[in-house]
Amino acid sequence: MKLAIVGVTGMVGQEMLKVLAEMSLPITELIPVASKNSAGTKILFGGQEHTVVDLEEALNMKPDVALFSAGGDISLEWAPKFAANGCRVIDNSSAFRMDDDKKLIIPEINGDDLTENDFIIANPNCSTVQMLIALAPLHKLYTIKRVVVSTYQSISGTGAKAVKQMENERLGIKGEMVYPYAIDQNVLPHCDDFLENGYTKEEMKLVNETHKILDPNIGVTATAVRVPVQGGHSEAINVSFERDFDLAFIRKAYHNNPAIHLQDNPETNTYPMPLFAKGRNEVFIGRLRRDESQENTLNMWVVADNLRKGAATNSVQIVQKMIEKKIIKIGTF
Ligand SMILES: NC(=O)C1=CN([C@@H]2O[C@H](COP(=O)(O)OP(=O)(O)OC[C@H]3O[C@@H](n4cnc5c(N)ncnc54)[C@H](OP(=O)(O)O)[C@@H]3O)[C@@H](O)[C@H]2O)C=CC1
Ligand SMILES: N[C@@H](CC(=O)OP(=O)(O)O)C(=O)O
Repeated sequence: MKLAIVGVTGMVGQEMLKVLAEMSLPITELIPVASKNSAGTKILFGGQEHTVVDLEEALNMKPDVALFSAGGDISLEWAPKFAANGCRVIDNSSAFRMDDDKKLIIPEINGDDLTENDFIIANPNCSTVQMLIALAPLHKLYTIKRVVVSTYQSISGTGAKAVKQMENERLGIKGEMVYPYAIDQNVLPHCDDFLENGYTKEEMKLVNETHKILDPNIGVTATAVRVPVQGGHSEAINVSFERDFDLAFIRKAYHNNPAIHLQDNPETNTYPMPLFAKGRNEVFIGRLRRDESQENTLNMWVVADNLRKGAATNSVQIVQKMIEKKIIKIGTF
């Protein structure tokens, strides 16, 4: 399998290299792709140096699979060209997520929907992925009516420039600002652009992507907040069900779910934190407790490495699922 990573020098692209190495996908040729500025530089993968190429050159190399994480505009222009070449594109940007003819996939939830006809597959927003990994098993058990979510999103979600901004602030250096305010020693109730309805795009992704992936009948309302944490998104989720639930049963279901790492013991101060989630593929869940103000309602705290399950890991798992379903046929390349 000839695999291209578009945006290989970025935060997500670099994590993709690590995840691909760990999951040992059957890659016969790696095509690292970035902007013309990076073309010709080398990256290390599988103990070998690989030369970074630009998009035009990558397209001519006819990859079988391409993982895109270079922003929505690049995806809109180039993903269809790669797909027209017979390449399976897994796109990390928001460009195609809400297109009716494109699937939005979290393999553990709706990976079985993938078919031979899917050439551009959208990877959901990072905050949506970790929330739905936590909620999907509960929806099956008790039918979710409404979700109130507040996110605490790390700066790596904004990309390399945001990490630089915080570093500069900590060192007292004046540099490029990607946020409208300082992020160090601060909290911004602002992730992505504001919309006419007063919500941000990030907040509406949590609403709309939940409807597309899980169920359009679930009421979702969100507040997305940027915090001065380098990596790892956290979420406080309040979820109401049609039926009453059994907390012990939920704990057991989470404990037995390989996509989830349950960390829930107040007696030992055991709860999920970005510190524990770093470099891990699972979604960490804890602080499970009944909402005493409302019937059939549960509170929880959910943390994940946003560059992993929210982006790189989920993309690679989509490729794995397509191999498993023989949509990508190994050995025929
Ligand atoms: N699923 C999700 O929720 C997430 C999705 N993303 C998506 O991934 C994208 C990248 O995020 P991130 O890695 O954090 O961003 P970075 O800013 O760290 O990296 C951007 C990458 O895009 C490459 N790039 C920029 N312009 C071009 C071009 N013209 N041709 C080819 N490559 C180009 C850059 O290459 P160079 O180094 O040469 O400039 C770099 O490799 C985001 O814009 C978003 O769309 C990101 C995080 C989470
Ligand atoms: N918006 C996410 C990262 C991202 O790039 O999301 P999207 O792919 O939905 O634009 C964050 O800020 O943490």
